[in-house]
Amino acid sequence: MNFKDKIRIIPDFPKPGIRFKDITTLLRDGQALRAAVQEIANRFRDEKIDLVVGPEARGFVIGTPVAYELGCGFVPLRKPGKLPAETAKMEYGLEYGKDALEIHLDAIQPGQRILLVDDLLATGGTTRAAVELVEKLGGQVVGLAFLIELTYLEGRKQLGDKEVFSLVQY
Ligand SMILES: O=P(O)(O)OC[C@H]1O[C@H](OP(=O)(O)OP(=O)(O)O)[C@H](O)[C@@H]1O
Ligand SMILES: Nc1ncnc2[nH]cnc12
Repeated sequence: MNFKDKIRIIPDFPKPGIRFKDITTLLRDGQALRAAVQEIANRFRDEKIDLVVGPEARGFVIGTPVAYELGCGFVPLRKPGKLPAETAKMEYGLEYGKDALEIHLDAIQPGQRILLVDDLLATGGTTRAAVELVEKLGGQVVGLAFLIELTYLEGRKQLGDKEVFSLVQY
């Protein structure tokens, strides 16, 4: 499957100079969605993943079906003020701004093997914040998986020697 053919590029969104990778065109194609989810899940099938963790919002769309495919649970990282129980919070920078993510303090048990899933790796700010939240709770991040990696932003450099898997690179 050529996933690049399924992703639409919108110039100057949400700010001038940003070439936005629009995955809605891939998501609405049933065969492409299934193939993408299965390719990510297949890569981590032998890694004894306990939980998939994904950031709001596009990380939910890809992360939850990957968790379903792996037969494990899904933990959401949410934008501030959305999670109802006690949380930990981490702020981070983005390609086009800054934001923060929160996690429920009881979402992960110490030692659990975690796969982080998001649609796209850009600067790595979101993923780094996600890794820090998981590790703060005692989780072990065994892999990071993305549909898309913007290699020119060198997000991998933020992520140390963690295993990074992406389906499509720009
Ligand atoms: O590597 P980074 O520079 O951190 O950028 C990548 C993040 O940016 C996008 O999310 P966004 O915050 O736009 O939120 P959304 O999923 O709610 O659209 C994307 O879904 C990743 O989570
Ligand atoms: N260029 C981009 N396209 C889509 N989502 C993004 N998130 C961060 N940078 C992005």
